[in-house]
Amino acid sequence: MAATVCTVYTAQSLNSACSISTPSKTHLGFTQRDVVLFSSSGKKTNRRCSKSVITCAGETVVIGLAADSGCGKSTFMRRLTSVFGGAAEPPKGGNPDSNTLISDTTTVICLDDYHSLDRTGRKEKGVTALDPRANDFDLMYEQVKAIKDGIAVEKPIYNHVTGLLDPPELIKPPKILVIEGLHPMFDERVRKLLDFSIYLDISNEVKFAWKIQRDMAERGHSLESIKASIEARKPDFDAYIDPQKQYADAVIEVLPTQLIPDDNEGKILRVKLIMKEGVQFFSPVYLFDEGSTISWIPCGRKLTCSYPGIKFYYEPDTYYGHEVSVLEMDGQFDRLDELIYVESHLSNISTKFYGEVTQQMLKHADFPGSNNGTGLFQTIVGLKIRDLFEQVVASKVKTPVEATKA
Ligand SMILES: Nc1ncnc2c1ncn2[C@@H]1O[C@H](COP(=O)(O)OP(=O)(O)OP(=O)(O)O)[C@@H](O)[C@H]1O
Ligand SMILES: O=C(CO)[C@H](O)[C@H](O)COP(=O)(O)O
Repeated sequence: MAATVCTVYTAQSLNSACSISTPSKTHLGFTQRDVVLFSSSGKKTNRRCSKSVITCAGETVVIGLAADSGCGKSTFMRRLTSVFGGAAEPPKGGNPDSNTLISDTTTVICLDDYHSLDRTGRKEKGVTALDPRANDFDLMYEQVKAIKDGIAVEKPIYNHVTGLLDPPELIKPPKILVIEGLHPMFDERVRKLLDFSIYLDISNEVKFAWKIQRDMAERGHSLESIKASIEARKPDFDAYIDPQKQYADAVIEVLPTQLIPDDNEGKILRVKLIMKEGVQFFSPVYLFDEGSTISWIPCGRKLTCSYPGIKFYYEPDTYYGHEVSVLEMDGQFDRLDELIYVESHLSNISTKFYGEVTQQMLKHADFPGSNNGTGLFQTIVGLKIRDLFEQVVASKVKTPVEATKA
């Protein structure tokens, strides 16, 4: 990426504000509370409201991933980071309960780290973690903006083991920053920093089935406590989390199957990939013919399907007043190696070689959702994000002078 000259203003004490006196490509003009800013070289600025000019590494591409707890964000992140190669790991030598995952290209931060109230604080005030009053959106905005501008920050850590706010950790600007959690698109200022946004929309029935599977089987919770926790969160989920999907560039919607009448097992899923038209550096995936309405049952000689089979559907539509393309898959694969047959009928999937989607799916066959549309669409969105990132980089390389001048 082209180097960018940044003018950085920092304030050291609570309530002291730094103002911007000269126009600059990137700047920080906020009241600093417990945030400490570092230049890209890692050097700490220690004068009160000092002005320094540094050379930043360049702009970080910022991706937002929103979903309720237990809706597959971690699984999606593992698929996404795998597309870029290299393993994603917590910061070396840091807090063992850190929620951050770092790989060569990507840094994934969890927005739970911006909870302003710890577990006891929320209990005392009678608010859930989904309530905006339990989260510090000013700090979230300031820090995501700083990272996007190429400046490292000291980000707080919310410790899910103790329920407390731990001392902060240093986050250096990566090539791609993913902010995942409950509220990446809630605050307009943060939303505007996103180069691409995704919402995982898991229907109540499916969410319940996944929660039971994880919290009952793996964490020993009772059925009653799981039901109670879902019910307790629902009003705030409806008020603060769900409305974010209207802002997402891509929504992965997970619903019960329509292939089995009155199915109540919740094992076979109907998954929709809703892709906004007109998003810069993002061209929606299509099946056979762009803009047509197509229903496709691929089962037969080239794809083995057991009951109830597989059905794809593709159509242009509108979603919260936006033009979208919708690709839907109902059912599940029997043999993942045969996915290549489906892949070869999809266009705009941003693969680098024939069969890359199938290869990725086979590589992570043990991840939840690998035999259905959740895994398939998460993999495709991962490839689209890689493509978007490469286009952003290419657009900056074309105009290095403009990038430093602005
Ligand atoms: N595509 C899927 N198909 C089936 N089950 C799934 C799928 N994705 C997630 N799950 C189930 O949901 C559980 C939670 O998934 P995951 O840890 O990825 O979600 P999360 O949103 O990161 O959760 P949290 O925010 O609570 O950490 C998994 O253990 C699994 O049981
Ligand atoms: O909705 C959540 C996002 O993951 C958590 O419930 C929230 O972060 C609070 O965490 P904990 O339950 O560990 O106190």
